Amino acid sequence: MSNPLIQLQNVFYQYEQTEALKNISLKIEEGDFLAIIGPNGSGKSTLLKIILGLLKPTKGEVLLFGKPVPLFKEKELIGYVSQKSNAFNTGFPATVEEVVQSGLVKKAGIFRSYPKNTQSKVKEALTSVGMEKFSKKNIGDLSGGQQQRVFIARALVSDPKILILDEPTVGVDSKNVRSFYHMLSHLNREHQITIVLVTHDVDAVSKSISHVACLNQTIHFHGYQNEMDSMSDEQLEAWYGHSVRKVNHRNEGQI
Ligand SMILES: Nc1ncnc2c1ncn2[C@@H]1O[C@H](COP(=O)(O)OP(=O)(O)OP(=O)(O)O)[C@@H](O)[C@H]1O
Repeated sequence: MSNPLIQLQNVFYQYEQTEALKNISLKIEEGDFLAIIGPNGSGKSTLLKIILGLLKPTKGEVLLFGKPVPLFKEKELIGYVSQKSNAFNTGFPATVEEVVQSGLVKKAGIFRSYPKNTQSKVKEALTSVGMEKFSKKNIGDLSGGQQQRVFIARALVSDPKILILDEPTVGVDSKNVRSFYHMLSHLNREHQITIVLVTHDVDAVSKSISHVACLNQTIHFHGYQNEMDSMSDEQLEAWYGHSVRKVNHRNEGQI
């Protein structure tokens, strides 16, 4: 088997007062679609920041494409959409295509010499998230869910191999959450993009993902999505911090 795209080896992270992550070992292989789930304050965003190299582990090591993070320079291979991306108000002076094009700034450099195929790359990225019809619209005039799709297109325009998303459905109304995850599933299966996301939508996401990781400071379960049902009540309680009732909802699913 080839190297995992992301590998954490015995990672710890301590904020001044809080031990946020304890002894995390995790491998994410090419083609995985992993959801990281856990209660509030369980370390999910911290774990993403560690993977992205935005925080340095207090102990342990992270490898990206087989290289330790400090030696990994091909940043465009990883697209990141943070929790607060979808915060543009009506009147923000940028069109959807301008926002997506800004995802190429790293490649264009300070003189902004964009590649010749920029327009087709922007169109392709918008098409892959189902937003091509909105390219001339003002970003501030879109709904939260549509803005979030545009931010995913911005992350995709530089052809990343991995897409990392922190609670991407914040601002997406509940009717559109499933179609949002369906779009991510399409990116994973048809465009071979490895996806790692943090979410609270346990039920809505379950049809799209391949793997799940249950986090609460440490990883209590990591495996195929359909194996999660085999977690015992004790394991669930250890993970969630109090007893959890297993419910199989079809149309809701916030944990
Ligand atoms: N900048 C910071 N300084 C100090 N402590 C922090 C900081 N950021 C997070 N923490 C603490 O670290 C722990 C993990 O936080 P983190 O934001 O990673 O959790 P989370 O699972 O993403 O939470 P949520 O689901 O509420 O977004 C929490 O106890 C939090 O209070």
